[in-house]
Amino acid sequence: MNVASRIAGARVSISGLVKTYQTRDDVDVLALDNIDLTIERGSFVAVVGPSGCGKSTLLSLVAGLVEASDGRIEIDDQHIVNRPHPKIGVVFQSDLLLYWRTVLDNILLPIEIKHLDVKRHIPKAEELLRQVGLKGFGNKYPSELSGGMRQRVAICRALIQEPGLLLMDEPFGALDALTREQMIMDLQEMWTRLGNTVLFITHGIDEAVFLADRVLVMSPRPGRIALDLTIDMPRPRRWSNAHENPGYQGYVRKIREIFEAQGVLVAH
Ligand SMILES: Nc1ncnc2c1ncn2[C@@H]1O[C@H](COP(=O)(O)OP(=O)(O)OP(=O)(O)O)[C@@H](O)[C@H]1O
Repeated sequence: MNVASRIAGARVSISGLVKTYQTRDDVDVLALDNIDLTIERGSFVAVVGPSGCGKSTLLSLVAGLVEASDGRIEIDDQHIVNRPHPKIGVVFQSDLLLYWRTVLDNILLPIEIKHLDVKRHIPKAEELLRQVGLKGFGNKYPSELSGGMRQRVAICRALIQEPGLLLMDEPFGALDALTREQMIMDLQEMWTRLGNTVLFITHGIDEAVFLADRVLVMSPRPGRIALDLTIDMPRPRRWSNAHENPGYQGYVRKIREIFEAQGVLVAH
C-alpha cells in the first residue's frame, strides 16, 4: 500500500440543507438555513463565520454525525443519511486520542473498528507518521507528545483509510501561534501531495485565505452562505510572505468587510 500516492478526491453536493435543533426546553434553534453548495473533487474549501453560525453543524451533517432537518447531502452521489460515508476522515479541534493506546494503535483505531486487517495497515500508519515528521513515535503514548504532535497523529488517523474527503473542524484552534503556522504550511504540502477534497472550518480569516481554493463566509445564525469567494493565488503559497501579497490582502479585506457589514466585527 503506497500512502505517497494521490487520493481520488470526493465530490460533495449539498442542496436545500436545513438544520433545526430542539433544545432541552423544547425551543427550536434554526442553526443552518437552506445551504446549497457543490465542492469539486480535490478542491480545498474553507468555511469562516462568527461563533455559533453553524459551521460545526455543517461539518457534522456532511460527516453523517448529525441528521439534517431538510435537504440533501451527497458524497460521490451517495446520499448521506445519519451515517458516516466510508470515504471521509474527520479531524476536530481536540485530537481525541485515546491516552491508553500508543500513537500507532490510535492511528489504526478506524481499521480495528471496521474489522479490517490491522497488521496490513501498520506500514501505512508508519509511513503517515514519517510524512508528518513523527517517524519513530509509533510506540509513544499521547501524554508523551506536544499538542501539535498529537494533532499530527489525529491527522494520520483521519488519513489511514485514504479518505476522498477530509473534514477538519478548527484543527489548529488549540495550538500555539508558531505550531499553528507550521501546521498550516504542512497541511498545504500534504494536501498538494494527496489531492483529496478538504472541507476546513475555521475562525481564522488568514488561514482560510492562505489554504483554500474557495472561502465560504457564513452569516450569523441561522447560518447561510453570505459570500463564496474564489482564491486565485498560485501555489505553493508561503506563509512568511503571503500577507504582503496585494491579492491576499484584497481577499482578507473583502471577508472583513462582510463581517463588518454583519456587525460581527465593529471598527473603533
Ligand atoms: N445539540 C444542540 N442542541 C441545541 N442547539 C445546538 C446544538 N448544537 C448546536 N446548537 C446551536 O446551533 C448553533 C450553531 O452551532 P455550531 O456549533 O454549529 O456553531 P459554530 O459556528 O461551529 O460555532 P463556534 O464557531 O463557536 O464553534 C448555535 O446557536 C448552537 O447553540
